[in-house]
Amino acid sequence: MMTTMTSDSEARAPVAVPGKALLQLDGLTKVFETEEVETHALSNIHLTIRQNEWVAIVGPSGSGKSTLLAVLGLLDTATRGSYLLDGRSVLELSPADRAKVRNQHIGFIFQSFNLIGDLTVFENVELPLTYRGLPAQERKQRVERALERVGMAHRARHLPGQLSGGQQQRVAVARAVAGDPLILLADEPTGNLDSKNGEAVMQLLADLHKAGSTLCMVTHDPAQARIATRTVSLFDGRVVQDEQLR
Ligand SMILES: Nc1ncnc2c1ncn2[C@@H]1O[C@H](COP(=O)(O)OP(=O)(O)OP(=O)(O)O)[C@@H](O)[C@H]1O
Repeated sequence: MMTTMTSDSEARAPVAVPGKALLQLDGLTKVFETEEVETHALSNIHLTIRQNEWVAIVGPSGSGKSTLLAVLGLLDTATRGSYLLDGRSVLELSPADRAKVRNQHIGFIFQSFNLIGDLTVFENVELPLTYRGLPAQERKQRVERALERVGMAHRARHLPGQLSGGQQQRVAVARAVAGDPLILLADEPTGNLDSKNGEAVMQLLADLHKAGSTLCMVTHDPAQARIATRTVSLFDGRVVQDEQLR
């Protein structure tokens, strides 16, 4: 991982530089080619997300929001352009290295929670840490801490099907934060929740942001977008507005 160190104090605490650029897209273009049509899902995107920002990606259906999140999360590659994640160029990584970087540095929160139904809450949160090869004792500590952060430690032995939707999303948030990722990416995190549970999950994200997390979320909800610190609007695969809210 590339870090720039210019003084002794930075050398002692390289991770704590405020406002450091964590994700940098330059001229990023994603074209989907099918037999008959070419779709420019993303066209020439320039976007920098800095440490402790909370970015809301908004835009009409088909404007490229999910594609952008998939590229940022290394779930998909780009057709052209560059992507630096914490200073490291990541688009040309092999699929295996991409998976490793994704596991280590990106936390995902999906609309449909995506928990594994026959694993307990504890095991769901532990799974990405197991893939990473962390020792059992460290995994246990991280899982317990993450479940405490989201208020779900008392449900560690439950199966996802025994929880409400709001509780399942809290577990999914715990899974996303347990590995201490550089950024949390959320695709419509409250899309499957009623308004009360949706508000609770947004409050949880706000707490994580306050504690120092960097977030990027796709949302259709203008009220949610206003809770973020910055709104990036897409239209036809292009950034048409980039507004700093606070
Ligand atoms: N796998 C794919 N193959 C071909 N075209 C695709 C593929 N995925 C997305 N697209 C196209 O890329 C464009 C952007 O899609 P994307 O899903 O990113 O939009 P979105 O803003 O997330 O939409 P929504 O709000 O409806 O989820 C759309 O025109 C879509 O049809």
